[in-house]
Amino acid sequence: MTAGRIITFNAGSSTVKVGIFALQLGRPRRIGKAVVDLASQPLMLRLKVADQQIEITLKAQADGDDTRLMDEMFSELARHFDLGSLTSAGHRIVHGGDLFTGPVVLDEVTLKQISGLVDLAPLHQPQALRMINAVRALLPELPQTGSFDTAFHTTVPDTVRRFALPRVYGEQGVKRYGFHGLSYQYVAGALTAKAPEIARGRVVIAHLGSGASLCGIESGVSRDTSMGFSTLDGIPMATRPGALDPGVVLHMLGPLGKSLAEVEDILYHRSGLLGLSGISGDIRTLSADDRAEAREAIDVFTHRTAGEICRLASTLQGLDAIVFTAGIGENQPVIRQRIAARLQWLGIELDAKANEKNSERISTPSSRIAVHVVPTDEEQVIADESLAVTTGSPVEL
Ligand SMILES: Nc1ncnc2c1ncn2[C@@H]1O[C@H](COP(=O)(O)OP(=O)(O)O)[C@@H](O)[C@H]1O
Ligand SMILES: CC(=O)OP(=O)(O)O
Ligand SMILES: [Mg+2]
Repeated sequence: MTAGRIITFNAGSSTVKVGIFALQLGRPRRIGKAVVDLASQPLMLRLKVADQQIEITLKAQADGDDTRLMDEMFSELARHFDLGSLTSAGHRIVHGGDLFTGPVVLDEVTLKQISGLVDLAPLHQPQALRMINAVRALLPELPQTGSFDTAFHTTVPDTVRRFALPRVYGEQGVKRYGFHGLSYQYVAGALTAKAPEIARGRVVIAHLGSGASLCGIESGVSRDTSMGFSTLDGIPMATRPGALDPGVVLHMLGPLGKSLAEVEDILYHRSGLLGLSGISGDIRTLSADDRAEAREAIDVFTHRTAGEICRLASTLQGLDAIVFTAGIGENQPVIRQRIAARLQWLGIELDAKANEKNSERISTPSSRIAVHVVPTDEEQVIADESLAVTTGSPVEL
C-alpha cells in the first residue's frame, strides 16, 4: 500500500506553486514540485522531476473552468509522481485578517470568512479560493486546510501595528497585518536548525521574490514587517511600488482623473521594477540590460531594501544577522551585494566568493553582522500544518 500524500497549493501573485508530499516517519517529505504560470497564454505547467524540468502546455483556460484546470493538472501530476492516496490538500491563504491565528480545516464557515477578506488581498485571495473550490468540485471528500501568511505576525506589538489615523479606523481593522508569514516561519525554523546562535538573536529576513517584504524577528518571533494593511506596502516589488505617499493616490484619483480600478491596476500591476524600468518586472532581465532605466530600477530596489533593513533594526533595537530568501534573495548575488554595499557603514562585509555561490553564510568572519542565504519552502509549512490540523497533532517544524 502507498503511504498517504498531501498536496499543497501556494497561490502567489502570478503563479500557483504545487507541492506533493509523502508521509514518511510521521512527517510530510516533498516528492514533487510543479508551477502553473497563470500569466502565460496558453497556461503552462512546469514540473520538476528528479533534476529535469518538464514544460506542459495545458488545454484549460486561465479564467475558464478551474475544475478542468485542476483535473488536467492532477492527470499530469499523476503521470510523473506517485500521488498514492491523498489524505489532504493544503492551501496558502494570504490574508487571515484578525480571524485566523493559525491553520484551519476549510469548511463552509471558514471559507465564508476567507471569502470576506478578498478585498484586502485582491491579487492573491481570489486565486486561492479558485483552487480550493476546484479541488472541492473534483475531490469532494478530500479534507482541505488553509495556512495563513498573516498568522506569523500576530506577535507584532501594537505600536508597530497602528497607523497614525483616527482610532476608529484601527478599530475597524485598518492596521498592519504583514504577509509572507509562511516563508518567515520556514526560514526561522531552518535558521534554528542551521545556526541556533543566530536564530536566537535579532534577525532581519529579506523575502525578495516577485512580491517582496522583510521581517524583523527576535528569537524566531515576528516583531515588525515591511508589508502593512495590504501587499502593496514596504519595498518596491516586481509590479507593486511598496510604501508610497498616500498623496500620490489622492492626486491620481483627483486632478489626474483616474478611476479606482485604474489606480488599483497601476499599483498592483504596473509599478515596481516594471514601472520604474519600463522594461520588465523580472530582475534577471533588468540585470542583463544595460539601459539606464534598468539600472535605475535596481538602484531604487536596493536603496529601499537597505533602508527597510535599518528601519526593522530600529524596531529590534539591534541587528545580529540578515537572511536573504525567495527568488531574488536566493539566486541574485549582485543584488545582495548591492544591498550589503549600502549597509557597509553598519560593518557589513560580504565574502565575494561565498556570495557568488549562494552559500549558506555569505559574510566574512569579521563582518559585524552575519549575512546568510536560506532557501524558503512555504509549501513545507503548508504540508506540515495540513497534517497537523487534519490529524489533530501539534505542528512540528
Ligand atoms: N534564478 C532565479 N530563479 C527564479 N527566480 C529568480 C531567479 N533570479 C531572480 N529571480 C526572481 O525571483 C522572482 C520569483 O521569486 P519567487 O520567490 O518565486 O516569487 P513569487 O512567489 O512572488 O512568484 C522573479 O520575479 C525573478 O525576478
Ligand atoms: C504576499 C505576496 O506578495 O505574495 P507573493 O510574493 O507570493 O506574490
Ligand atoms: Mg511567493
